Amino acid sequence: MKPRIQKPWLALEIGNSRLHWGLFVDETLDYTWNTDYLPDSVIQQLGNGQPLDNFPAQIFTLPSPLPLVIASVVLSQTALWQSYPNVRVITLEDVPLKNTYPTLGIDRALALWGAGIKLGFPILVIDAGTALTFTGADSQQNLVGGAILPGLGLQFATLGEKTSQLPQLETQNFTSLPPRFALNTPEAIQSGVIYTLLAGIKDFMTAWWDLYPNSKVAIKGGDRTLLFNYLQTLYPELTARLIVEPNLIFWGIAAINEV
Ligand SMILES: Nc1ncnc2c1ncn2[C@@H]1O[C@H](COP(=O)(O)OP(=O)(O)O)[C@@H](O)[C@H]1O
Ligand SMILES: CC(C)(COP(=O)(O)O)[C@@H](O)C(=O)NCCC(=O)O
Ligand SMILES: [K+]
Repeated sequence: MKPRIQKPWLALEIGNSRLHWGLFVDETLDYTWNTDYLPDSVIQQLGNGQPLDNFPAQIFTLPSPLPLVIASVVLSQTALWQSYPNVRVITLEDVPLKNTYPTLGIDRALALWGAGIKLGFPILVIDAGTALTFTGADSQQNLVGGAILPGLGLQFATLGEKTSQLPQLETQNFTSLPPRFALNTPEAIQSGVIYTLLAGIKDFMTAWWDLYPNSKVAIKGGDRTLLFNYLQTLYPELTARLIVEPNLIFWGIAAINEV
């Protein structure tokens, strides 16, 4: 039997805050990492196989240019990456999900598809990214629909930017839940944003389970761990049924790139 040549390739999810990278070998996701947006010159370097900071060194031992598969919700970023020598941009038409609407975010469609393929339909995906989104599909792989609201970081950023007296809070500094009825400004902001967001997530999960009892709910995105930990403290019975999985979009990309 001829030895099968393994094909490495890169998946890139372009979100509204940063880039999310996955190194695949055939259908297997080997390694993931995040970077900031990259300037044109660095995109050229990557295309030429030149080593880059913040990239795993193993990539630059592989034949370049590595095939690159992109899912992007940021048009200006998609445009920049068109100069990469071996690129495929995934669009909504590539995702076999039914009952979609034309402006549905490709990140939402792919995360939902990846989650459904691996964990089973019906499924609800919560993406705790720049925006926080809920996206659900039924047992027939139809989009049921969803909701979009400002994500955790964006809620704090907006309060800091659009008011005169409120400070800019950084979620990296958060540890445990704030007091519900706070007696200082930073904790009052935390209380308002966090308890309202958690109650909202609980409400959407409960409403989903009213429609599709026993179905799975998965959470992804940069704020997934913080939110999961908070939810666990407040609503432990809810988190027992919540799957934390950062790679749902990569699962979706892998499923589609095989076809
Ligand atoms: N190193 C980090 N850089 C940026 N955001 C981060 C980081 N770690 C956690 N976050 C949180 O992740 C959220 C953004 O989620 P992410 O899934 O990375 O965004 P997107 O996919 O929209 O680019 C922000 O609200 C922020 O609080
Ligand atoms: C809702 C989003 C901004 C989320 O983006 P993200 O926070 O992951 O960067 C993105 O999925 C998007 O631009 N959606 C288009 C509108 C829609 O899905 O209905
Ligand atoms: K996202």
